[in-house]
Amino acid sequence: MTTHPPIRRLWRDVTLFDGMDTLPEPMAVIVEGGHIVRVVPSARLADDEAATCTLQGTGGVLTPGLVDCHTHLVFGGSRADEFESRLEGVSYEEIARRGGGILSTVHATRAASEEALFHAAKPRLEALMREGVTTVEIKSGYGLSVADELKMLRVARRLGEELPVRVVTTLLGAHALPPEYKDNSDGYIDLVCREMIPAAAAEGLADAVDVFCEKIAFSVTQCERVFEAAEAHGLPIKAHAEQLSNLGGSAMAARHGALSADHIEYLDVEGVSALHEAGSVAVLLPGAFHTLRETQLPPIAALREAGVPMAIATDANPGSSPLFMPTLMLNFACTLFRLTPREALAGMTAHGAQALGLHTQQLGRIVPGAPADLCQWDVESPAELAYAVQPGRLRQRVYGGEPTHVQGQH
Ligand SMILES: O=C(O)CC[C@@H]1NC(=O)NC1=O
Ligand SMILES: [Fe+3]
Repeated sequence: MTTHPPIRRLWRDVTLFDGMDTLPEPMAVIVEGGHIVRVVPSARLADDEAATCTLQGTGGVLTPGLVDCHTHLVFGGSRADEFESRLEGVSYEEIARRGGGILSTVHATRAASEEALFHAAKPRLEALMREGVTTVEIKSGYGLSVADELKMLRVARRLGEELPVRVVTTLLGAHALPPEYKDNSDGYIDLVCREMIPAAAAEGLADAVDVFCEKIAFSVTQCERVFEAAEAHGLPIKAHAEQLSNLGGSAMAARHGALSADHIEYLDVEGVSALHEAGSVAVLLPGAFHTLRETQLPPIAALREAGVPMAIATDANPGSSPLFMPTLMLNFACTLFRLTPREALAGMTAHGAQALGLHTQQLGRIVPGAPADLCQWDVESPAELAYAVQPGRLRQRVYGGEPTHVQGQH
């Protein structure tokens, strides 16, 4: 059987954002197989080298494929009714205390089959892909039983198997207290530690473990128990922390070497230092800040000053961030949190990858050796991606070196 050499695909005369910065002159990028093999100013690309390539695109802006490092996009049901209650002044915390909120979605998710959850999540993921996402993290957290949490993680795995996108899964069993464990939160944490984590690890369904460290969820001590169980099974950790108050969850997570602390609106200077010392990523979720009409801003200046990498993600979920549009998050990162467009784009490429522990393979970068996940945009400068929220500007999406067309993308 004859084997053909892998196609060498060339993009040239593009404005290149490499995951950290915009390069000053028109650039050429060559992809071979599933990896980037050459990044060079177009003016220095020899004709004979160009002749070995298939010209795949010219002009516009080339960025790494977007990395959405924090989503809950597998779920059953809808929370539109709560949306109305919140608009009438009922707080997110009060709705949770009434047994609504996350538990409302838990009820619908438990009732849904794996097949139904897959078909409900697929269009949400395709919406992210149509706007440039090539890597997405998907959490469980709406099952809150061993069987239902594993059901959610299997759906997430299947999405990555059936669609041209990299899916990273996270077990978030410690998301909320299920009704059968009402008044017995320590008993539920026992279930998470002794049954959920071992089962997910044994089936290879979870790439990391997450918690919700908050007054309406679990304490620092309880979350630390979950982290210890995750570590015992070789799973990296991350935390929803300092979202609605400061319990010190981020600092505890950092002490355990967390990949990231997420939300962190109420993070204090000790927490910033702890993240810096641990090399943890600050994952900022402006969609939840906006939807919950939060007023406490994350300590952006302190994080910037300390050199803590800041990632940006959709937090796509039915309650606090039903916003399935990554470029809207770039805009919110700038308008609400005052990141620069460069910081915002790095937050959804290189730093998003770092929040998933995937920076070691150069994911989220356009450098030789990096995975060939690219987006070619019909814009003049990378800053336009944060400045204007305008679906349909993605000219090409490349995943693993192959141009892809997402359902409904013209
Ligand atoms: O409201 C939901 O369904 C999820 C909310 C989401 N989960 C969490 O721990 N914090 C959040 O904002
Ligand atoms: Fe979240």
